[in-house]
Amino acid sequence: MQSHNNMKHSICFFKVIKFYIFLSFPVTFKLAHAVETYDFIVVGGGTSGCVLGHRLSENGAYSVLILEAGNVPNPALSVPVFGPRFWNDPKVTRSYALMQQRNAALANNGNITMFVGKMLGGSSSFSDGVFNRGSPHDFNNWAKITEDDTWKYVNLLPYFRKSENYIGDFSADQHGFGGPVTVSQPKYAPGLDVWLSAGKSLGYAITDGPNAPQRTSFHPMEYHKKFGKVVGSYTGYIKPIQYARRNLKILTDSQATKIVFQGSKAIGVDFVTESTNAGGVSRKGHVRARKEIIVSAGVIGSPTLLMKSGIGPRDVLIPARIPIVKELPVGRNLQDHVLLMLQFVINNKSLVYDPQRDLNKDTWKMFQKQGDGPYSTNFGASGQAFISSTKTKLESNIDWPDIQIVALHTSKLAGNLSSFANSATLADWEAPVFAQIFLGRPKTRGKIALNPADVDGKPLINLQYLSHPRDEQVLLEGIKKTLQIFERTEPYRKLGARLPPIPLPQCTNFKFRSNDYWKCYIRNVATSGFHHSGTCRMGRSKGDTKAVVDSNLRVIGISGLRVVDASVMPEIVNANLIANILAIAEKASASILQN
Ligand SMILES: Cc1cc2nc3c(=O)[nH]c(=O)nc-3n(C[C@H](O)[C@H](O)[C@H](O)COP(=O)(O)OP(=O)(O)OC[C@H]3O[C@@H](n4cnc5c(N)ncnc54)[C@H](O)[C@@H]3O)c2cc1C
Repeated sequence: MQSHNNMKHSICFFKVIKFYIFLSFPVTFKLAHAVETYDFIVVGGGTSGCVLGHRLSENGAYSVLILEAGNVPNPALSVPVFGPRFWNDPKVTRSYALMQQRNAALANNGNITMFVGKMLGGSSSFSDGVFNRGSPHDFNNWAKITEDDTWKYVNLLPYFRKSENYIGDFSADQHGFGGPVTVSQPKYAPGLDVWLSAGKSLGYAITDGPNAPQRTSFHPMEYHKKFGKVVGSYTGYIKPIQYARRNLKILTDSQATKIVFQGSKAIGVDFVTESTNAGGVSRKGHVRARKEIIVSAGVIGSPTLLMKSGIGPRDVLIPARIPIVKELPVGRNLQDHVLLMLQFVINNKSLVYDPQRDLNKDTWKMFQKQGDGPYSTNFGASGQAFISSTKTKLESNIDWPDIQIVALHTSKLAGNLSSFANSATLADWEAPVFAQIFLGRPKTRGKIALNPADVDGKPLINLQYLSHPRDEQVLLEGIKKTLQIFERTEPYRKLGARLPPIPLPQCTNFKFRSNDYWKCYIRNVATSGFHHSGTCRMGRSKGDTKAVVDSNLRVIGISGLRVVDASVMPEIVNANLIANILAIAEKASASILQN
């Protein structure tokens, strides 16, 4: 009866949302009728593209066009519990089947599907909302790689601050106020006290949040949320100004197909506009840039567009019969955090978010009125920890964590995470809790290439997770640490926390809980952390064979063309990506305007 009521409640909610969209979003963004020229063209109105669109049009001196393949995000996406329902929805996401894995996801025959947002705000419009800056050492390392000190954490801090409207409780000196993206701490965090006490009992520092700045510690989560709702870069940067700025134009449902060059200068973009915006007919268009084209199409979209336009590795462009404009290692250096989950059981249901029990009319009202309660949660995430493996500690004496553990006090996982749930039958008083273990600084690198048999189709994505032996070892340490937290600390012991004694069916040949068992578990269960990055790597402008863009994010050897998004990260940061991408885009915008 309860679940029937919940279902009725959800159906009713979606009807309201559909009606709301119908009322609020008629086609608002018009097509270019002829060839139009703008000072700046931003390709991709995603997480970074919205920052650029906002900042480059801010002083009113320049005309700016955002070309976005998707449309306006559905407002239901901002309600955290509804986010995962959209992961497989082709209207708001693009999905890509990765090439079959040899060392991960073997329980799923090595198949992993990745998703990216296809809408204004990009993946930030449907993210889990987690807001974590990388470690200061991540950025200091970028400064070393690029030989450009402007990437040092201390020099990036103003851009982190600029993007932020911090309303959390932690120390003010690291945070920004009045910026476009509200960052807050959740009030609803089931089990947070237990998590923090467990960390404390193991001798870890309990710090002022993950952004304070990052160090080995346990702490509460911070989110890009306002009043419980996710604030993506569209909501934060564009929505408040989209009708007011006459010098900013946004074309939705418009997919860039090619960058056009005059010699080695980028001068324009070809695009197609899909039928939803053009009365049922696909239309081709072309726009020109007076100053610059900035590609912010994300970790797949940016390298794909560059390669289709003739910028890429010879061994990709020649088989695809694309004339070479500039040979660069586009698509290489693909990285992602590997995600592993462990499921435990505790004896206290009240410390766990249970969608069946907790999502109802009253809690919906609470969410609407207070921005709080179960509707504001992502999988019951309570707290997290950044941990350093012994490998990293042996390498240097700086505190540069390489493992992130997030405690999910939830009885049910949603989206593609649901496959992690164990089939253990639970007694009435028992509830499952989960630990997410992210490999924060993986060594494995993959690549993206055009499919020579179908250049306009989906690219080939070859990311052989855990190919580098060190990655498995660090994950194994992550597992041991997680077992210690849940099974050997007093706060979790008091809750009777335990790993159900049910081995993974694929690993029954190994002694349960032995190292060999866990290695088998990793190979079968490890999957994508959805933090892909690195495919248009930033580096030195001269003599750097791995670099696609220089430290100002200009495509090397081409004028009038930059890449600004997750793809420029030379090495992935030990954190979820959005906070860091916003800072990259803020820095790039300032640098473009300065020039
Ligand atoms: C399910 C999920 C949950 C996540 N949760 C979190 C989280 O909680 N916290 C966090 O920090 N990170 C999270 N991430 C990661 C984070 O959202 C992404 O790394 C980040 O948003 C990427 O930003 P971007 O600017 O590089 O690209 P995107 O935000 O992906 O933007 C690229 C945009 O370009 C458009 N585009 C692509 N090709 C073209 C083209 N040819 N022409 C025109 N437009 C084009 C796309 O439609 C898209 O809007 C999550 C990712 C996923 C998939």
